[in-house]
Amino acid sequence: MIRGGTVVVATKNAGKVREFAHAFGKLGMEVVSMFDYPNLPDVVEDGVTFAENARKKAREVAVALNMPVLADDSGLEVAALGGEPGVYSARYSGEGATDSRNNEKLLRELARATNGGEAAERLADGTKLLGEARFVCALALYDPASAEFAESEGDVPGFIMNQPKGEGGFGYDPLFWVTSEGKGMAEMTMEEKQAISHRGRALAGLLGKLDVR
Ligand SMILES: O=c1nc[nH]c2c1ncn2[C@H]1C[C@H](O)[C@@H](COP(=O)(O)OP(=O)(O)OP(=O)(O)O)O1
Ligand SMILES: [Mg+2]
Repeated sequence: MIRGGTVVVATKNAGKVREFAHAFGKLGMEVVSMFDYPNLPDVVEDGVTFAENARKKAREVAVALNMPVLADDSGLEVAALGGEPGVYSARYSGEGATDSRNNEKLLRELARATNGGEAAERLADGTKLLGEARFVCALALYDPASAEFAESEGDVPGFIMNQPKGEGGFGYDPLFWVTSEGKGMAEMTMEEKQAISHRGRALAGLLGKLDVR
């Protein structure tokens, strides 16, 4: 993974790039992403699990670049939706999906599944906690020289709120309440998020396996 202090991350998600840049920056490493390699073909994310997709993204890009590459496949699992959107989190709202359309669909589906949240618990400010959820992150690092993977997974439990809170983060963060912190995910600083998030936990696990400190 460490080549001249640079980590290649096979992602086109700017939010992930910011978080990895922050985490690896603390270790004195720089991050480059698929924004720096715009001509590489897209990887088709047709795996059934986060881990499968992470391995696919890492291996295809690593083989194309002939160097070690890290990939992240992540998403949101909502209990009342039978674990959806899961591996479909990025494309939940279909063709041309965006974070805001995905969040709108999530609220629509969860309102339907919970009868408008009629039995929902409320936070002090009246925000409804519509249902239990968790974020999951699978990380895979592939080294084409050895043809070996290093992998790690992390998750964080919480609840989906009926209205957004906070300006930070990306993706589904504005709707995700982290009970253990008493805060919305988008209300946290990057440092706070990294300490408790699915991605932070997965990365700590991976660095532990690789003995990077
Ligand atoms: O910390 C997070 N906070 C909020 N939302 C998050 C987070 N982590 C993943 N998510 C959501 C965003 C996207 O809807 C899906 C990831 O999908 P996923 O395919 O792994 O990433 P992506 O397509 O955005 O970029 P790429 O595949 O190039 O890495 O889960
Ligand atoms: Mg993706």
